[in-house]
Parts: sequence; structure tokens; C-alpha cells
Amino acid sequence: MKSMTSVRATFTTLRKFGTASTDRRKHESSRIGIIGVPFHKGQSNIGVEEAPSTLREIGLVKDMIALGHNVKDFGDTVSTDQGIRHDVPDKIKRLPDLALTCHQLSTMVQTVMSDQRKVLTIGGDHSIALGSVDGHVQAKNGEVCLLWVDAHADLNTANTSDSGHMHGMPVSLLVKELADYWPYLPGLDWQTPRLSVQNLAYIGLRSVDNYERLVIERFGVSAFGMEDIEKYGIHAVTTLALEKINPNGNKSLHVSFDIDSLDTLEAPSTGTSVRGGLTLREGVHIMEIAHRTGWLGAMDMVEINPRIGNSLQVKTTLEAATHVIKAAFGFSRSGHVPPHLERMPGYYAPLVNTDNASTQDGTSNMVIV
Ligand SMILES: NC(=[NH2+])NCCC[C@H](N)C(=O)O
Ligand SMILES: [Mn+2]
Ligand SMILES: [Mn+2]
Repeated sequence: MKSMTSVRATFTTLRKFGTASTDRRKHESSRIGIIGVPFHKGQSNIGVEEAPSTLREIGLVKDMIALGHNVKDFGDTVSTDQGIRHDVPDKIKRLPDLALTCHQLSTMVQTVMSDQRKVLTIGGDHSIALGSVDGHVQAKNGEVCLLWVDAHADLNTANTSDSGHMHGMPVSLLVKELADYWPYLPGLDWQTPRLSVQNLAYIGLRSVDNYERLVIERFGVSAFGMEDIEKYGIHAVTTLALEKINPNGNKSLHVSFDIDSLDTLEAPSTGTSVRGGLTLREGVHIMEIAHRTGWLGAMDMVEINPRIGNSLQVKTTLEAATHVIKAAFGFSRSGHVPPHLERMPGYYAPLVNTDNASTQDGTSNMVIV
């Protein structure tokens, strides 16, 4: 057993640095709505549309309820098959199905928020964020800030995209500063870009196309790539990004989390994986900070593809996504005292004399057994 002196020293050190274990994490329960979007036509890999059902099968809803939240599963958007339209730029020939899916999603997000719930949207590829963010912006009358956690900027237009994959374009459809760089898009009459690039920040970038870089520099977008995370650390980068996009703390936060922001080793089952990404710990910490701001209104989790990789790789990816989501909605790696224990002062009586945790000489009379 450690001597009392060393225990006292440890406790004092912990208290001085204010670690989570000495800083009581108050756990607030929330009302949460879950929406699935089984959509894959923003990219070329079949399977990403299976992620919503797969995450449900491994217990996502149960996990959220176990965090003490009031959780309602609003089901999935209805899949459509409008075929290919030839009156739109060739690179967005599958726009009709994206437009219909995102219109449904935007409406569902507004419905969930009108039920006083935070929204968790499970993709599907990242093009669906056009619907989830639009719904959030409409529900909050434009007072939204957007944190895009991704290896990619997803800032291409139909003219600048090399791949023609719409999951590389949602941000350019969401920000008003790029509205003039798009032709009229049939089927998207319901969507008006209202977000400003000033309220957009990226974390995790490491595969940015030339035109995307041009836009980031031209408009001064807050873009924190992996190099910035090497230099300053994930805590500083996340805190700075959030301060940039919501300086007055009055906007509702939307975090669009692309699982490929994590390193390939952490989340291999995704279609456009890029080495040198975030560790799972870094991804979790981004969401811990987002949660603790109290600003989080909605989160997307996208680009999980259960058909890519072997069973261990799929399991690894799904577990990573679950850890990130739970962090966003209050799971604390340091533990928390559930409300019923809060109401049991006697519970701590045998261990800590709480009315005088440290005696006059600064030593603690806490007995750790
Ligand atoms: N959400 C994603 N995984 N996006 C990948 C985009 C890759 C590339 N920048 C493109 O436009 O095709
Ligand atoms: Mn993305
Ligand atoms: Mn990506």
C-alpha cells in the first residue's frame, strides 16, 4: 500500500493540474434524435449505405440510452432511384437522387429539432451533409457554425472536381460565398446556401485539391490540417477552431465527422482513406470538447463502409465511430457520477471526509484504499 505521504502528494498534484479525476464532470442528459441516411451515390463504393443499419445492429441506440439520454430513432430517409439526368453537368449526373435524399433529410432534421432534440445523422457518404446542415441552419434560422472533421475539404464544385464524386462537394453547396460558382441545379430549389465560410472550420485535413486550397486561402477559411495538430496538439487546435467559428458562443454547433478523418489504422473500412490521420484518442477529444461547449446541436457520422476490409477491420471502424459518437454526447473517459449517486452523500462517507478534504497543513486526509 502506498505511504500516506505519497498519496497526499499525488492527490495534490492531480488537484493542481485540475485533471478530470479531480474536476467533477456534471453529466447532463439530453433529448436526441437519430436519423439514418443509406445513401451511396455521392461516391463509387457500394456498401456505405449499409452503415446506418450496421451501427444500429451493434447497439448504437442502446449505447446512447445508457448515457442517460432520451433517445428516439426517427428511422431512415427513403431511398430513391431517379436514374441519371442529362440536363445537369456531367460530373453531378446523379444529382437527382442526392437532391431528393437531402431534401428529405433537411425536413427530418427540422422535425427532430422541433421536438427539442439534438440530431445524430448516420450516413451514407458525406454528400448527405448538404441535407443535415441545411436542416440545422433552417431550424436555427441561420445561427449555425460548422466544424468539418475530415481528411478532405469536400469543397469542390461540379467544375473543379476531378472525380465527379458529389461527396467531395457538399461544403461548396452549403456556403453562400460559393453560390455564384454553381449553375442552376434542378431539384435543389429547396436549398439556399446560408452558411458563411467565417463560421466554417476544418480539422484533420491531409488531402486537399488545388481549387479547394485556392478557396481556403481566398476566403481565409479556418483550416487545421494534420501538420497543425503535430505543431499545436489536438486540444489547442480544436479550441481555436471552435473559437473562430463561434466567437460569441451564440451559434448552434454542427460537427460533420467523416470517419476517414481518423488514420487508416483506426478506421480502415472507408472508401477514401488517407494515411497519417487522427488517432482515435484525438477524434474522441475533438468531440469531448465539442460536447463541453454546450453548443452541439447536430452531428453527422459518415463514410463508414462495412463492405470494405475484413471483419476485424470493419469491427475496428465501427467501434471507433461508436467511441467518437459517445464522446459527442457526454461519455467521459474519466467517468461521471450518475444523478442517483449524487443524491447519496453517505455513499462517500467511508472514503472521504468531504467537509474538510484537506487539513490546515494542506495535507489531505483522504484515505484511498
Ligand atoms: N467525404 C469524402 N470522403 N470526400 C472525398 C473527396 C475526395 C476528392 N477531394 C474529390 O473531390 O473527389
Ligand atoms: Mn468528407
Ligand atoms: Mn473524407
